[in-house]
Amino acid sequence: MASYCLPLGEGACWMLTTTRRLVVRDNQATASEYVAEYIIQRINAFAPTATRPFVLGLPTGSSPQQVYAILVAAFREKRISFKHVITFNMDEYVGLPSAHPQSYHTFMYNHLFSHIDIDPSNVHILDGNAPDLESECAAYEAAIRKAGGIELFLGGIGPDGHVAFNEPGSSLNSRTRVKTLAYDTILANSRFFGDDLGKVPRMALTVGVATVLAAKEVVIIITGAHKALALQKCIEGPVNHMWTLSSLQMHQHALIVVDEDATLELQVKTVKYFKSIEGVAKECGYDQMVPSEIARQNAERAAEEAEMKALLESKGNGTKANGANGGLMVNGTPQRAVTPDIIPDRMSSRISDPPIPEGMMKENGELKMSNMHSRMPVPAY
Ligand SMILES: N[C@@H]1[C@@H](O)[C@H](O)[C@@H](COP(=O)(O)O)O[C@@H]1O
Repeated sequence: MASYCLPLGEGACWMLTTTRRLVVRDNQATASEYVAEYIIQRINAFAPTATRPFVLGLPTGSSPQQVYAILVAAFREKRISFKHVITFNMDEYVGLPSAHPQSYHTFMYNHLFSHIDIDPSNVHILDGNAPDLESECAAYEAAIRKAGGIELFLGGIGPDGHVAFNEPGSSLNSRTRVKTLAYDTILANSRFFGDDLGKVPRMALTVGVATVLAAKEVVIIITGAHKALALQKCIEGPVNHMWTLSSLQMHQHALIVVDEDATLELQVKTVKYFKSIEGVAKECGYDQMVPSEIARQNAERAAEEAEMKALLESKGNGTKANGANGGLMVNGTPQRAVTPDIIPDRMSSRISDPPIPEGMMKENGELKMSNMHSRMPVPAY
């Protein structure tokens, strides 16, 4: 079992910077509010366009339900748009029809997608009825890569610390794959199937631990006393495949938002530590701040796009900015960013002429001996 973590008492192994945080709120409602507002702020700060969409990873389960309700309300209040947001869901049961009331397709449609302005072609959920499940998983990873990777992955956890369907023992290097569900998960999820264990699917498709960790930022919501042990193992314990969320200790931009009940198994000093750094950050004006590295990357990308837009506009050619999404159109055709032409030159043109050695002269660009005698043919012996 791998163990990479220093004990928290020796300098907070898990949160080495303020961008890896544990935020404690009173209850599920206030924890959900924090998460939803954080996501709204991240998407708005990113200012997504058709050519530069925001890629969001999403979970199902009871934990994110209130988050989705707040996102829907914020959309109605026009505080957020999902027009240029691409989503990838974490998982889906195998063999459950997508229209089944307990499928994750149905869950996402009911709780989020049917209430917001997301383009249905931007929604990605694994197909648990695909004829070839292995290819479905490979194609999902490829689609994430094609979208440019996940900017922010939102998640919840099971009481055994699993993230998505990466249950105890899952490889921390795992990618999207077919997964047989553990008895504990079947038991925990039977509440959605009328407490009938027999009705809970035995298999699922799930993103892997490494798929989650590859996101630029991971935000996890954990509420309730029944998840307190998992939170303790994931934060105070070592990185360990038996508590797969503990792998988040290795992530540079991780945020775990919990309610008071979820902290029951944590050491008092752990809770005090994170509450105190949140207090200090707030004092310094960092509250809800986008991690600086992400903010810097976004600013750089926006500057590059503005430069490219100005360059293309200055060339004329019927080029104009498409006001709707900020993308560039040339004679009605959307343009990709153009790398300026490289104008090749000869290496020699960059080197200044060497001095002409004594006794020599330059004639038609060539060096020759300067006296008549030397220009005579050299006799052969
Ligand atoms: N695959 C999902 C997970 O993604 C989710 O985090 C977990 C916890 O669900 P809940 O939030 O209902 O406790 O349930 C399922 O196993």
